[in-house]
Amino acid sequence: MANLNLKSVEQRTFDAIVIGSGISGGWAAKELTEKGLKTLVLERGRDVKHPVDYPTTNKMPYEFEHRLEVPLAIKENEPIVSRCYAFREDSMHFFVKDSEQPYVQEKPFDWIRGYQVGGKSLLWARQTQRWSDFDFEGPARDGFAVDWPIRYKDIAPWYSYVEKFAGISGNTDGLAELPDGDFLPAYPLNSVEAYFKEQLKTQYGNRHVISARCAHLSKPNPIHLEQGRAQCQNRTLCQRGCPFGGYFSSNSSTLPWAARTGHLTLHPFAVVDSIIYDEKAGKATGVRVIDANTREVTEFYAQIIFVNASAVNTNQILLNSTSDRFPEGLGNDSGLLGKYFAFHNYRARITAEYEGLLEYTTDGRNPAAGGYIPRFRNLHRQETNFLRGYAGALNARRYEVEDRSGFGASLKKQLLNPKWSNWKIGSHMMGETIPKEESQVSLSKSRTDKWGVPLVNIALDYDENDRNMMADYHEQFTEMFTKVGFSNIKTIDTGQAPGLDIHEMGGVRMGHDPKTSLLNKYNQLHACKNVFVTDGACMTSTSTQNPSLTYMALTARAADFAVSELKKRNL
Ligand SMILES: Cc1cc2nc3c(=O)[nH]c(=O)nc-3n(C[C@H](O)[C@H](O)[C@H](O)COP(=O)(O)OP(=O)(O)OC[C@H]3O[C@@H](n4cnc5c(N)ncnc54)[C@H](O)[C@@H]3O)c2cc1C
Repeated sequence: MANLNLKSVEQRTFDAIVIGSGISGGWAAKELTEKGLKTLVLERGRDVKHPVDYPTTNKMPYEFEHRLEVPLAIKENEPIVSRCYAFREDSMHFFVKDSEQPYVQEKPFDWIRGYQVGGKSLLWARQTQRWSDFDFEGPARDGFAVDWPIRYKDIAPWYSYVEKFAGISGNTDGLAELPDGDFLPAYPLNSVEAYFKEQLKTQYGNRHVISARCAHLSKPNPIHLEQGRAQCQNRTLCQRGCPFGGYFSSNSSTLPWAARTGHLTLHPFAVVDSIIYDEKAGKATGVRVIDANTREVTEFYAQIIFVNASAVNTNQILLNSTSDRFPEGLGNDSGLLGKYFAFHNYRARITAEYEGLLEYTTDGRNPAAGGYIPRFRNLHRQETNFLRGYAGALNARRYEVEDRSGFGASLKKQLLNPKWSNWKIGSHMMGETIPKEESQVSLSKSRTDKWGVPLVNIALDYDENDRNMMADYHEQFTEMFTKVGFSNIKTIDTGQAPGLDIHEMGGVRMGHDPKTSLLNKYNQLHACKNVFVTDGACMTSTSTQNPSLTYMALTARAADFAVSELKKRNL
């Protein structure tokens, strides 16, 4: 418990409390401490210090007992997390194991979690794209979900603000559907990705391949060096934690920055049970915390509270924060808390080969992972039998193929002289799903975790819109791949449960009207003004972009508003 005298109320009182130290919580901590607020960050997991707590970061493959494979016994015991592509022998220690932290799947949902200082910022794939008004205006145009209370102009300066500090690589592509940002140099496309880009431009005009935009220091600026971070070394071992700080994580960037102000108190092993509401004051006064090791319960107090526990956990905390005023959860006058939850649909894939450009191969490793095809469906008009749209990832690679036939000296020679395969091309869909009232996170009435907190119950599923969208993705990508001369095209439906995309959103959505939303345009609970929710729980709709950059920008914007309101004594 971080040298705190838990008996002293004074020592348990701060200006601000931030719940969660992941991507959004790290930003809240940075902004609030920089503005002079004495800030307590409560984190349920252990501390992970940059770079000393990255035990696998410099290991060679042969130093891993299972050569980076997850052992079968772990796969059998932890089937959900084992389905995540990044759960490997070198990164297992940063993932929550199914058996240790159960939840209720009313419908199958693969919930991938990282409970430690830094949260999932250590594990993420760092893909970072801005939203445009095509995204913010989606619900208003077709009437599904409520209207966002903000538009692109409200958040654009905050995107710039967080991009400059985090360091985002990318090109200026000039596309209205995917606004440009304040970028470091992009990682180039390889020859087949570039070929596909040129062909699409010629054959379609309105379909684009861009270099994936990514939170990596391709060429650091002074602000990044000041954070103690260095240029990305293209090791592509990111999920181990990067000793160079080459990619953005809370551990390498926002948290140490906040600590330097002298205003940060970081409190690991602190499981937030609920937020305390004072009826007389008409606001939240603090949070109730259970020590993860001793189960001792302690209260901490502050004038403002930022809830950044990640989308599902944030819903859990608010639903568990009951009082006479809010019997159904903090701020839940509308009865919608936990509802209109949504995710991204990554179920559809496509693979192909290209027999051309064999004079080229890939040169080194690309931390941005290749290309990104921004949404091109239903942008200017409704043109399909599904609402909204999808983006596509794109990457092309050649593999070394060994001829393993024969034996003796000839076999040895073959193994030592592998041949290059044809180019293999792969893409997966990143589809928007529509938040619905029946898609929800609730609390189990009968089961609790080992700290006595009600388990989360998740009820989400694909619907007809998702299935029509997948069919369209397969059709459109098959057509595009065929037109440019790719062969051996295979469409795949992985059949995976929702959740593996790891972009869960909603339940505490933003909106204009307290009757149909929980948060106002500054991420402030309509009914409890000193509580702010700025992680994925606040999202009114999901669009297609990877969401974390938007959480960062919303957090910085909300923190700025919160501090100005505090100064005006409005909170
Ligand atoms: C393999 C992988 C790849 C991904 N790729 C991308 C990508 O390319 N682009 C992208 O935008 N996003 C990506 N994501 C998703 C991204 O990681 C999340 O969107 C982001 O981390 C969410 O930030 P957050 O602050 O809401 O939550 P987190 O980063 O998960 O942090 C939440 C923190 O809150 C803590 N916490 C939870 N409950 C409590 C409690 N009751 N009390 C105290 N603390 C609590 C947790 O322990 C955790 O540390 C990926 C995720 C994974 C795992």
